[in-house]
Amino acid sequence: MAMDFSSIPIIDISPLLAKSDDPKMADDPAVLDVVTQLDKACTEAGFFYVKGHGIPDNLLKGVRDITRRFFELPYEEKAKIKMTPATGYRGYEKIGENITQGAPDMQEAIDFYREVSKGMYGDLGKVMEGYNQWPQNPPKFRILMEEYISLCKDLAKKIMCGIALALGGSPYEFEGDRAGDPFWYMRIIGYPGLSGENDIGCGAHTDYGLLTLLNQDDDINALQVRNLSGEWISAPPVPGTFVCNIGDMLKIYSNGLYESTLHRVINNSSKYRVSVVYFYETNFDTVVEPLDTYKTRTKGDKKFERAVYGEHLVKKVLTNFVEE
Ligand SMILES: N=C(N)NCCCC[C@H](N)C(=O)O
Ligand SMILES: O=C(O)CCC(=O)C(=O)O
Ligand SMILES: [Fe+2]
Repeated sequence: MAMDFSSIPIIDISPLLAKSDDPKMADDPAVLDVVTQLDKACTEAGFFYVKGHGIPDNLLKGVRDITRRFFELPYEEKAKIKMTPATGYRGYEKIGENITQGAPDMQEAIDFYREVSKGMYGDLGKVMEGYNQWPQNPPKFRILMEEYISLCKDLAKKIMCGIALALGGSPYEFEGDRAGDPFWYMRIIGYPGLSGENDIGCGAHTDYGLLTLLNQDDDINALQVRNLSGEWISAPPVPGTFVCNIGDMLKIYSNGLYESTLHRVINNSSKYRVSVVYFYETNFDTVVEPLDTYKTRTKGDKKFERAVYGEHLVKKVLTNFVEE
C-alpha cells in the first residue's frame, strides 16, 4: 500500500541484529522499536534504508569496485560469460539486452542465481537449471562475491525476522517451508552516463521475491521510487547503507498491506553508475499465500492471492529478453 511518502526512512537495525538468536527478541523494547519502524516503512513506502547492518563499508565498496572493473573490460572479454538459456539465464548481458515494459534498459549486468541442478525442482525448475558463470577477470572476483552473497543472505534473514514480527507473527515465520531454504538472485549492474538518447537505465518494475538489498554507488542519484500519487521519489545514495525493498512474494504474505513498490533507474549524470543488488527470495517451490496472523489486520480486504515463487521467477526471466 504505497502511500504518499515523500522520502524514504533510514532504520538502524543494530538492536534487531544483536538479538537475532534470541527467540524472545520481541520482549526487547529496542527490538520492538525497530519492528515498529519496519512496519511503518513497509506499509507506507515498501522501501527503507538500513544502517547498523554490520557489513563492513570496505566490502560494500569492494564489490562495487570490482563490478566497475569488470564492466571496463573490452566487450570480447565480457562476452566470454554471455548469458544464455543453456546456463539457466546466468551470465553477462550487454547494454539494451534486458527489456522492461517493452523498452531496452540502458544497463549492462551479470545475473547470478542460486545454482539449480538437473531435476532439482522437476519441470518447475527446468528453465533455471545451471551454474553461475564467474569471470576470470578481474582476479578474485568469485571469492569476493561469494563472501558478499553469504553475508547478504544472513543479513536478509535477520531483517525478515523483524518483518515477521511486524506482520504479527513469530520471528521465525519465514523459516521452514516458506523461506528456510531461500532462493537467491544477484545482479551486478552498470549504467552508462547520459548518452543523449534513451536515458532509462532500468524501467519501472517491482522485485520478485521477499526482500532486496541494494548497494548503490555513493555519488550518483539515479534510483527513483513511485508513491501512491504516481510521483517519483528519489532514493539518493546514503553511504554505508543498503536500500531495502519489498518483493512480490512479501506483498502476498502480507495480503497486500506491504507493497512491492514500483521503482526505476535514470542515470542523468555524466558518470558511469554501478549497483550490486542481492535479492533474498522464498524457497523456490513454495506456495505463497497470506499469513494467517495477518489476515486480521487487512480488515476484510481479502485479496488472498497465491503464487509459486519459481513460476513467477520463470515467467519474468522468459519475458525479460523479449521485445513485445
Ligand atoms: N527484480 C529484478 N529481478 N530486477 C531486475 C530486473 C528488473 C527489470 C526486468 N526487466 C523486469 O521487467 O522485471
Ligand atoms: O540499480 C538500482 O539502483 C536498482 C536496480 C533494480 O531495481 C533491480 O535490478 O531490480
Ligand atoms: Fe528492482
